[in-house]
Amino acid sequence: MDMSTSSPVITDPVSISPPLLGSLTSNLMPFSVMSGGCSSPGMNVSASRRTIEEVLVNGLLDAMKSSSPRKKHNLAFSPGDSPDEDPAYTAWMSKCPSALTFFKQIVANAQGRKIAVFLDYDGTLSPIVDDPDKAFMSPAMRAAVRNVAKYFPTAIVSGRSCKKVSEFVKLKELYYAGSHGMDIVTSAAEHNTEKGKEANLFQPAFEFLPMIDEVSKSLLEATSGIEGANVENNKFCVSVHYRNVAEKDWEVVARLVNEVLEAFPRLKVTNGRMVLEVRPVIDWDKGKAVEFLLQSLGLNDSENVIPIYIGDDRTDEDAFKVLRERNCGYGILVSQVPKDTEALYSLRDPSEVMGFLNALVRWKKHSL
Ligand SMILES: O=P(O)(O)OC[C@H]1O[C@H](O[C@H]2O[C@H](CO)[C@@H](O)[C@H](O)[C@H]2O)[C@H](O)[C@@H](O)[C@@H]1O
Repeated sequence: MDMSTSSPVITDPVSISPPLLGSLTSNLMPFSVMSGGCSSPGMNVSASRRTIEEVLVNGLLDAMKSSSPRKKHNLAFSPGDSPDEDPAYTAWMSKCPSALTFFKQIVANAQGRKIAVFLDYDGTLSPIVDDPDKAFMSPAMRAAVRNVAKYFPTAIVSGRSCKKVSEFVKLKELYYAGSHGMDIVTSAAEHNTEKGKEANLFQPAFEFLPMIDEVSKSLLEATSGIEGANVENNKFCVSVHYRNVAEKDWEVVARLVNEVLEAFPRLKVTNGRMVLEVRPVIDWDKGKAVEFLLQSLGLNDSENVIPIYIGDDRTDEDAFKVLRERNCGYGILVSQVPKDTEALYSLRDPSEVMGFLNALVRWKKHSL
């Protein structure tokens, strides 16, 4: 079944406001300034362009620094330390309490209703590691996700390409929303897929495929001289990783990404965990992907369906926001540090995520 053209595609070339930095620095300046169209009278045009570039690069650099954890791997605490000893974390937990501690309340509210489960991949199902190609999921986590999918419609919502994330997860019975939700596929039997074949459910950025390939190559070439930089083509978006780049060189990364993106005004940059994400300027994100899946799976009845979304990244906030605004379900943020979030609950790390998923399965089995 191919539903890829059955829903509205919200491409919005008109809203290509700040083409480069998108949500990152959209407060800095309007597009007309970036395109060089409004230099002040008497001001040297090339000097003003240089200033603009500096502002953009600095904006990018600030975002890179602010999105980076105090310590590598987002482990804010040394082994032996406990987040509980941090008063800021304890205070934050009173606003965003543990989904394990509040498990009974969560499932009590789900009694008699249908649960749908949405799971981010990196940092949620797999630990954050230096090499993105080695972010493997443990067999125990795979078993937990497999069991969850036996009882609840389950989707993986990831910044990775569907191909890559499904190679890590290795479970056919799930829905996959890869490329930050811009590539929604499934091999689940109910979609009448030929054995081993995927059904493509929705690709709102389909027209950007050639552009993404091109920008990926340009970014690879531009950053090839920076030790530790890594460019990952995620099909409808590209990740420029700087986790393994010395901090003194982050500015060079920001400058090069900025330069490359000048030739691609229909792409923007957002930032994740030690990664710059280059993506189409379309009104589509993980939140929209969750809405699409709820609707197309017949789960749009917010009275009777409880979506649970678990994720650790900024891009997951779009999904938390959707749930909060619909006033249904639960966003659960995976974090060991206090963060501004739209999520209602938190879990510390992938091992707690696994504990939560297993608890959900146990609860469902007992309530049958
Ligand atoms: O939406 P997600 O599934 O969380 O994907 C977001 C990005 O995750 C990956 O990068 C992150 O994890 C890597 C492996 O642990 C880590 O090395 C990197 O620093 C993190 O940013 C993935 O490689 C990216 O392509 C995804 O966009």
